[in-house]
Amino acid sequence: MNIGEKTIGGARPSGAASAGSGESVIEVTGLRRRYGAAGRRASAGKGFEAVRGIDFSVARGELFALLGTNGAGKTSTVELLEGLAPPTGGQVRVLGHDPFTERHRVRPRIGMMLQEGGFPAELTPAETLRMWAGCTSGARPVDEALSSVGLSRRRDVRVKQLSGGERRRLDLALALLGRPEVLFLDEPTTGLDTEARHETWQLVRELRDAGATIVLTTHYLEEAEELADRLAILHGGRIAQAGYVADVVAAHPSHISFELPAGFHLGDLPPLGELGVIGHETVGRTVRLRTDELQRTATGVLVWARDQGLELTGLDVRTASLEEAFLHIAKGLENA
Ligand SMILES: Nc1ncnc2c1ncn2[C@@H]1O[C@H](COP(=O)(O)OP(=O)(O)OP(=O)(O)O)[C@@H](O)[C@H]1O
Repeated sequence: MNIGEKTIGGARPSGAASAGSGESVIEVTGLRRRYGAAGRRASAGKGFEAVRGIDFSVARGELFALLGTNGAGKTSTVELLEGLAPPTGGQVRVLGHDPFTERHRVRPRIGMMLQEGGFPAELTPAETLRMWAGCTSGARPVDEALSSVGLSRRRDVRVKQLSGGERRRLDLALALLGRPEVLFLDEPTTGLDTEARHETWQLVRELRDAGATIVLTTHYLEEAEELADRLAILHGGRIAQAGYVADVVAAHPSHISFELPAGFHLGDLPPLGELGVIGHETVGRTVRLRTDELQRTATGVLVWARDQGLELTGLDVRTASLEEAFLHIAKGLENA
């Protein structure tokens, strides 16, 4: 993988550039997108630059997630990958082609699930899919597409009567209609309830297992943690951090918390630095320790408790979640 400002990982033997089969399906180099400036290579300084020179690649069969705060530039980036607009700087290659200037080569091989599908409200899901199938080469049978997203029972209801979650599933069915090699999912589970979200995750996993290359944008960090092989966190149009999910998480501190037993003070613990603690806070009697060496710190605390004959209540030992890592990165950038 090409690297944004900061990349973590490389734990896999093949390195981050070659997750999946190793063949690069998406290549993004120095990508920029400026709004409000005319022309493909608009002059710098005019308009607003939403994407500010990013690099990454996605290997065949890989699921790559783009995360970021509101306005970070996720949709602006994905639209360039989909060939919906030309970049104002840098380069995109999808399946070896420029998705904007060589759209006719790329479009039949990709599926897009946009944030707003915008279906005719009077058609049914079956009619909507049939209409799209007419302009899609090698389209799946309509009933197969409906059943793959769990919409078979709603095939003949008008779109305007579908719930928000059902419309998202119809969006997904349309994106899958042409059996795409590359699938772009822009916030695929927004508006879905928990059960429908889990069903969609299962479907996305099956698509990935069947060999599809998937680019996912999402606000749900749990979704990225569940599905992504690698991810990039965008902030202000730049990649703030990128890498394998486990490595991004592992780069952030773990936590240990417990209730300080009556009659004990923080100073009664062994020196925190010797336990590998890099930060701590106390709220009431709850002590919260941060560490990059979870096993060492946890062992130190537990040995101390045993030697003191203490039973620590409220004991909680955990590695960072992607959510904590994300908040940590966002906070760091705000303070930068
Ligand atoms: N057509 C446009 N004209 C001008 N500015 C735009 C346009 N579209 C997006 N922007 C701006 O570009 C920035 C990035 O927007 P973008 O939609 O790519 O972010 P995002 O990460 O997808 O956000 P969200 O999570 O809110 O969907 C934002 O500041 C947005 O206001």
